[in-house]
Amino acid sequence: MVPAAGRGTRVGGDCPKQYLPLAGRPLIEHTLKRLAVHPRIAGLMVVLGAHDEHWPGTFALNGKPVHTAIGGAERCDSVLAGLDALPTDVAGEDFVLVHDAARPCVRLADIERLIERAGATEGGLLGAPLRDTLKHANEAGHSERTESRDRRWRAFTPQMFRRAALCAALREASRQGVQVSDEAMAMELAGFAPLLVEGAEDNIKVTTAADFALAEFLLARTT
Ligand SMILES: Nc1ccn([C@@H]2O[C@H](COP(=O)(O)OP(=O)(O)OP(=O)(O)O)[C@@H](O)[C@H]2O)c(=O)n1
Ligand SMILES: C[C@](O)(CO)[C@H](O)COP(=O)(O)O
Repeated sequence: MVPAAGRGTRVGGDCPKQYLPLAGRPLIEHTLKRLAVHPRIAGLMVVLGAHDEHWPGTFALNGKPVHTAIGGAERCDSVLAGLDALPTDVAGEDFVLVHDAARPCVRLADIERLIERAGATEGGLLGAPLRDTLKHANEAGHSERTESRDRRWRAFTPQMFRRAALCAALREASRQGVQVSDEAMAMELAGFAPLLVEGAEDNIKVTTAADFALAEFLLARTT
């Protein structure tokens, strides 16, 4: 499942960032092609903005179906909408991988490792341990203390959980008024302990205009 209903406000630009050009093709196309190539991904669900004018319509990728749904105001709303719209042949016990459209450089080997390792538990996510010193900034932008980086990870995507459990966790977080920033946060709130699977740090989320040049560099060097 690919949440792609954002507006890309931190990039700016005249269209949502997932449709801005990256190495000559829309950013989202690179992400979808990476996912569709993986042999253990059966199909795609792309969650679009309600007024998306850029989505090209119905097509398959690498012989796999590409379903669509309409997202919501926040990323978590879009993920829940996508889960609800999945075909009925996706059982509640089936694993769903949620991957940001804005992460085109994800490595196939990392996806495989996530499926292998998190699939042997109740799910998990790609990430990487913090390797820089972590500072807490005051309102004036000065460092006022150094935070421990012990056992702190950066969360990436894909994040992989069973359809029914993730649906229930996202619904409960919403009921509690908690806007979760990723799927793992909803699962933690529900009492799960998602497995952290270390992945390459070049699985960047294209967030600002400057990220496009780095993503283009990485795309040419990773698979
Ligand atoms: N309501 C939303 C918000 C975000 N996303 C998706 O979630 C992913 C990660 O979100 P982010 O990088 O923050 O994208 P945007 O929300 O578009 O960026 P911004 O916050 O700068 O507007 C993106 O693929 C984005 O399209 C979504 O499906 N639905
Ligand atoms: C899901 C995510 O990519 C994990 O790091 C991140 O939380 C998305 O945050 P965003 O602000 O919606 O881009």
